[in-house]
Amino acid sequence: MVEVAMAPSQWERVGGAPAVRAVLDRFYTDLLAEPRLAAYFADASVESIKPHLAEVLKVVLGGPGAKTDIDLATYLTRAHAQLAVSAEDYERTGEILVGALAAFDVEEDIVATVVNALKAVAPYVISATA
Ligand code: HEM
Repeated sequence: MVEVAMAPSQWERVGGAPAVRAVLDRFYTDLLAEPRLAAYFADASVESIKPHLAEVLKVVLGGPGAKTDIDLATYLTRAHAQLAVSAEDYERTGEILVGALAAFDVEEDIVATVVNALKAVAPYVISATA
């Protein structure tokens, strides 16, 4: 049996599921503290969204057993199509997520991965035309 030393994934370096959970708790607390952003979540259950967002982050950060076959374009477009999220509110949400990562001293290269992912999925989440 040949043992290959694998570099830990960014997901593992963050601290895995419990650490991502802590970041997302912080993220939603900060997000819901801003009335304009909180308004989008009036009819939604944040507690039920969290595990789904954690799964997306697991794909992005290369966590074990991540659902890499997920079609993020279709999934995220469907999840947000009715919300009319503006580009401005999307940008602010991204800032809050990056702020939550910074609060937990997440390393720069991992923050960069998340920032790149935020840029990549923006067209699927933003649907306001104004
Ligand atoms: C930054 C990138 C974003 C990602 C990766 C993301 C991801 C997700 C995911 C995975 C879900 C759950 C879908 C499901 O139920 O399976 C969700 C739902 C939701 N997201 Fe996002 N989201 C993003 C940005 C935003 C923004 C900017 C807003 C509004 C400010 C927003 C508002 C919502 C709301 C209200 C729901 C619940 C929809 C419903 O249950 O009807 N999201 N999001």
